[in-house]
Amino acid sequence: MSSAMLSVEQTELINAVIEHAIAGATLDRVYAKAFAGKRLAASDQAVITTHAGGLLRKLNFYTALAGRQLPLTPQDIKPLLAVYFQHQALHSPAVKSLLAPADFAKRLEQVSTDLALVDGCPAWLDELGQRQLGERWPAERAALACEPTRFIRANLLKTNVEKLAKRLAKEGVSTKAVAGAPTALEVLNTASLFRTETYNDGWFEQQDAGSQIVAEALDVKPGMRVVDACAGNGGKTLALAAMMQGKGRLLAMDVEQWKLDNLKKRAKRAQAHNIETRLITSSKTIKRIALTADRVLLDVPCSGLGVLKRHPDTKWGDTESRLPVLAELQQHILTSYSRMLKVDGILVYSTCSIMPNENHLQVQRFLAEKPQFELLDEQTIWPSETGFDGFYWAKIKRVAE
Ligand SMILES: C[S@@+](CC[C@H](N)C(=O)[O-])C[C@H]1O[C@@H](n2cnc3c(N)ncnc32)[C@H](O)[C@@H]1O
Repeated sequence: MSSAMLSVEQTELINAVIEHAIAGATLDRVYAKAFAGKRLAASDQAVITTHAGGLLRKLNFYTALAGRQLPLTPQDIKPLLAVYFQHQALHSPAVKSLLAPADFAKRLEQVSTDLALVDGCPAWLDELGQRQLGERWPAERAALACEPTRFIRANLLKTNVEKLAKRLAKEGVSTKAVAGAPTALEVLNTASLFRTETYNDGWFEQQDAGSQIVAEALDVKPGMRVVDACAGNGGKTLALAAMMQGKGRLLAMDVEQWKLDNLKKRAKRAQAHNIETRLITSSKTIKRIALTADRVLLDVPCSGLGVLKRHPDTKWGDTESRLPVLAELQQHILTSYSRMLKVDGILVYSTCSIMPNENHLQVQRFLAEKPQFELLDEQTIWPSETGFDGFYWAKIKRVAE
């Protein structure tokens, strides 16, 4: 580990991020607030997100190292930063060491005997992971504690991966192709993506490579009638629109109008003109289009336990108690929204979770009750094997009415 010096301003911003995050604010909002009106260089932003994220991903580990306990109070942040800086060999005029080197080494040795703690895993999640994934869990637990890689998706409506990489290089963004995800580029440096002209021109979207693979699994073609029934802000909708080359009908639905409004803005920038949005207000919204779709994507609400690298704040406020409610909603969506599919049509059920009870077991339950559907293929995208976020998709065909 190389030692690095952080400025007072960088350190204070990390402090502010941690303070808001432990008060329960979502990390996206915390960063937006911390960076608002500052015009920070991209490299400064990267320093802050790397270290605030690094600390939050292993909050329980650094809390134990600092001799404190969760939940933290604002008074705990200084000692927490002190042990984080010591552990990561960082220096700042604004951070004083908490422990003498020999005491630090002793505390580190004690704390490191608990491997779940070293991976920043809260007890409820560790028990759940052990139960659901058995021997596989420790590798996934460790992978979910790593810093996330930045991926973008080339907007095939405007460019291709090669042209995109060349144009971004001219704007100081270095990238490389991603094996197994043909529309993806991995971003290799900390350059700001969203200040580039390439971004303003709608040539790419930030999207994890795993998410791109899920969209591809739907196997859409130009001219089809496609429904993305849990479209949210449209990450996968936009990928589908590009694969459809803007031809055919792509209906993006959700229960939240504000998300569909965001989606519309993104679609305009991407020049994805074949997207129509529709708010789901009752079961009638679905029934009206029964048996009409060639393809249906059900990217259902889930625990998000596959994307903890990117959203490390969620695991500290979360518990297992919301999972049964989510499981029922997932099964409900699968059962009632699959009605939109034509005979011979294909649906993809997907989550950003790696837990079988939200994935394979949900699909098995659905198939046991609905003989008119057949499983064609399924995949769990494991963070430990790919370096991507964790996802699951199942490709299901309707074989009878
Ligand atoms: C995993 S997110 C979708 C992410 C999105 N597909 C993307 O790739 O960016 C799940 C979405 O389901 C929506 N949702 C929740 N309950 C729903 C329901 N009953 N019917 C349809 N969508 C629902 C949520 O508002 C949320 O936007």
